[in-house]
Amino acid sequence: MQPAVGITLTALRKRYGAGDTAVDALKGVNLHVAPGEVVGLVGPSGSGKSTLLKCLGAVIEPTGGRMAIGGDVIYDDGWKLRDLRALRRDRIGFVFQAPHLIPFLNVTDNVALLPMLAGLSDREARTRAHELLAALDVAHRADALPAQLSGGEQQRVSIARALVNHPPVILADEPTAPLDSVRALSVIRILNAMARRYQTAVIVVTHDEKIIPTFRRIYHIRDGITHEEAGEGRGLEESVAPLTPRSIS
Ligand SMILES: Nc1ncnc2c1ncn2[C@@H]1O[C@H](COP(=O)(O)OP(=O)(O)OP(=O)(O)O)[C@@H](O)[C@H]1O
Repeated sequence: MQPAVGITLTALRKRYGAGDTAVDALKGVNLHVAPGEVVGLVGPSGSGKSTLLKCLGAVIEPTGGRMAIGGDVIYDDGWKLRDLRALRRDRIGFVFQAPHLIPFLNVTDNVALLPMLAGLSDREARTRAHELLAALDVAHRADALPAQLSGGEQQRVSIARALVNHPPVILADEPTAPLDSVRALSVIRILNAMARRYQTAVIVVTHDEKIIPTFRRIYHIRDGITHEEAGEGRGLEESVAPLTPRSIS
């Protein structure tokens, strides 16, 4: 059977260590995020959020179960792909709490670097970067160095970088924690608008009370088990207003 597009986790397990000291951090997680959807993943400290993100990002290997992204099974009781670096580079976008931009590259090159590494020509990579910077309303800062940008601008550049290889999946780990309410909500609106535009499935791990009411669906994780809940989906009404439609390849 062809796996659904987006992100699908089925009975995903992760055990750290072995024997008496083993920790079952994920005990059979089931989760689905559709293309174009942004879901929240919330849970107390030690509940398994980072472990889940690390498994999905192919940073650590699960112990069992199944993971599919973008219509391909990537893990089924073992990795199904040999090149996990290419998987991370081309199929998964990461957004972190800190933007982690490269300080000596200007904004355009920070975004264009990944498609260049994936084999696009410099020109194609920069064109792609400029399209995204324009969509995220930071094109006027294209030649600036990261240190010359505000925190909100840096975070928008990091979202452009996460989207630039058109991954089917974005994993965002506390992307709004250092931002005030207005900027935090703006980041979430942008993630929703971009998810819809590029049909990306987005998981946002967060403790941030400012943004939790914005999710339409939330996965609560506790002791390595997820429970799905309807969210309020508030505050996203004007999510596409600042963006002009634009087609990309
Ligand atoms: N490398 C490791 N070796 C052994 N146990 C680990 C390891 N990493 C995490 N754990 C354990 O797995 C469980 C889940 O940890 P995880 O870091 O995924 O939780 P979390 O929800 O991200 O927590 P926080 O919000 O505090 O970052 C915890 O009991 C933790 O102690």
